[in-house]
Amino acid sequence: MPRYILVVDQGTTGTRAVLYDNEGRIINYSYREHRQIYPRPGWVEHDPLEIWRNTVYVMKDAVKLSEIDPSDIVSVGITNQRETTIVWDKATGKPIYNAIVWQDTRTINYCKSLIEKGLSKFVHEKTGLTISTYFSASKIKWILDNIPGARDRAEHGEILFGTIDTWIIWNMTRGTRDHLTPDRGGAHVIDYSNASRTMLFDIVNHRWSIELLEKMRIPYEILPVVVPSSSRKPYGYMNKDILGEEIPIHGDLGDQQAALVGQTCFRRGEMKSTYGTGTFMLLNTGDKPVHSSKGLLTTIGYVFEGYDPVYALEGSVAISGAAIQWLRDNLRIIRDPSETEKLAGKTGEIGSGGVYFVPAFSGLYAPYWDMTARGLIIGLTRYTRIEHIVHAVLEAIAYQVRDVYEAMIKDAGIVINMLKVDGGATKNNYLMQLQANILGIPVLRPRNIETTSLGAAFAAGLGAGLWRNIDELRKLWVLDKEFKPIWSKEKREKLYSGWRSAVKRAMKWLDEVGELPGSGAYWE
Ligand SMILES: Nc1ncnc2c1ncn2[C@@H]1O[C@H](COP(=O)(O)OP(=O)(O)O)[C@@H](O)[C@H]1O
Ligand SMILES: O=P(O)(O)OC[C@H](O)CO
Repeated sequence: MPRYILVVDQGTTGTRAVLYDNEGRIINYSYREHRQIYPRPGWVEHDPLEIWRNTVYVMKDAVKLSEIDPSDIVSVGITNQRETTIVWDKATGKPIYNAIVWQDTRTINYCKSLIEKGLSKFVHEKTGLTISTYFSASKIKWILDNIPGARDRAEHGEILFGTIDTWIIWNMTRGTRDHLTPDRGGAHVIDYSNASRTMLFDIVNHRWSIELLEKMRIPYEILPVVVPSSSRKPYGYMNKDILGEEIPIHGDLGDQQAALVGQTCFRRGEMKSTYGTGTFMLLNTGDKPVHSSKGLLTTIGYVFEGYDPVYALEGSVAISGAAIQWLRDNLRIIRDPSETEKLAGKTGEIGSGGVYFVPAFSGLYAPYWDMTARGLIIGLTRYTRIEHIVHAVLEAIAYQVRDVYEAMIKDAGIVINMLKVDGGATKNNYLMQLQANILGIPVLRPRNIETTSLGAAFAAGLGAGLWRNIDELRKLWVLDKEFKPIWSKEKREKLYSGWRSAVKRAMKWLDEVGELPGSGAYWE
C-alpha cells in the first residue's frame, strides 16, 4: 500500500505543500505567494488569514495534482519561516494584528534599550541569540503594548501567541478533540527549534525563561507548549473538513533547521546553506550548545524523540533572494528571478565592474548584527549598466555567505571543505558558480533543492514510523551538481576585501544620519 507524507512549507515569500513518498521522492506540490505588506519603511507584515487560506489551498491542490487518496497520507509535517509573530483570539481565531515578519525592524529602539540595560550577555547565554529586532520577543511586546486591551486579554488567557508553525497547527486542529491542549481551541504548540528563535527560550534547560518573560513583561499564559520536532505521539490530527481525512501531525521544524535535516546533516561538523528570502548557514555542533564569539547564533537544531537534542551554530543573512524580489518588484528591472542568471552572464570577465551592492534592508544580521545599517550601491560609474547591478546583487548573496563562513570556521575551529546548498535561489547556476569562486571550496547541490520540506517530511515520517531511524534517511540524499571554484586566490581575496569595505560604509548609517524625513521607521 502506498504511504505518503504531506508537508506544509510556509516561507516568507509563499506557501508550498509537498507530497513525499516513503523513498523521500516528491510526488507533486503546489505553491502560492502571499502579499508582503510594508506599512512604513522597515516594517514588514503578512496577513495570517491569507497565509492560512493559502495553506488550505496548496494542501488540497497538491493532493488533487498527485491523484492520491488522502487516506494514504500517514502524517503531516510543518516547516515555517521562523520568528514571525502572530497573536490571535482563542475564541474567534482572528489575529489581533497582522503577523510581524522576522525582517521587521520597528522594535529597534526597544532592542537598543535592552542592550543599554546590559542584557546582551544574559540573553546570549540563555537563548543563544544576539538581542535583535529579528526575534519574536520584541514583536510580541510591540503587539501587547500597541493593540488596545491586548495585555489584559493576554493575562486572562484570551489570546494566544505563536510562530507560523503554531498558527498553522492550531488552525489545522481547531475544532478537533484529540490534541495536546484541549482548553485552547486547537493544538497550541511550538517545537524546540522554533521556540529557540523567540529570544524567550532557555536552550540549555529546555523551558521558557521566566526571567526574560518578566523583564519583557510577556505573560506566560500566551505561550505555546513546546514539543519535540519529531514526535511519536501526534500533536493533534488535521480536521477532517480540510482533506476529508483526519491525519496525524508528527513533525514541526523551523525551516532552516528542517533544511539541516533534509540535507542529512545529522553528524557534528556537517553544514548546509539555504538560499531563500534570506540565506541561512547551519552547522551541526552535536548535543551541546557552542557559544559564538564571532556573531553567530546558537540554536536548537532539532529534538527528535528517541535521540539526543542537536544544537547548531547559525549564520543568518536577512536578505538574499529578497534582493532579487526587490529588483523585480521595486526596481522592475527583471520580470522573473531566473532572468538574473542570463543578465549576470552577459558581463563576462567584467563581472559587476567594480559595483558593490549591500542589501542591508533590515540592517545587517550575522556576523555584523547592526540594526542601524541600511542598503547601498557603491562603485557606480557612467559605464554601469543593469547587468552590472544584477551581477552585484548576486555577488552580494555570495559575499554574505563568505562572511558567515569565515565566522563559522573561526568559531567552530573546524576545516570545512565543501558546502551543501539548497533553497529556491540555488536553481541559479551562475550564482552557485559565483558562490564556489567566492568561497574557494566546492558547492554541492542535491537533486531535491526543496530540502526544507524534505526535512519536515523526515521529521513527520520518523514520528509516524514510516522510517525507522536516521540512518535510513541518509541514503535518500542524492547529488545533482558540484560547482568547483575557478577564480585565483588573488582575485577572490581582492574582490572580497572590496565587499568588506562596502559593508563598512553601510554600517551605522542610521546612527550617523538619525531619522531622516520620510524614513520614519521607529517605535518609541
Ligand atoms: N533563478 C533564481 N535566481 C535567483 N534567485 C531566485 C531564483 N529563483 C528564485 N529565487 C529567489 O528565491 C526565493 C524563493 O526561494 P524559496 O526557497 O521558495 O524561499 P522562501 O522559503 O524564503 O519563501 C525568492 O526570494 C526568489 O527571489
Ligand atoms: O522564508 P525563508 O526560507 O527565507 O526563511 C526565513 C527564516 O526562517 C527566518 O529566520
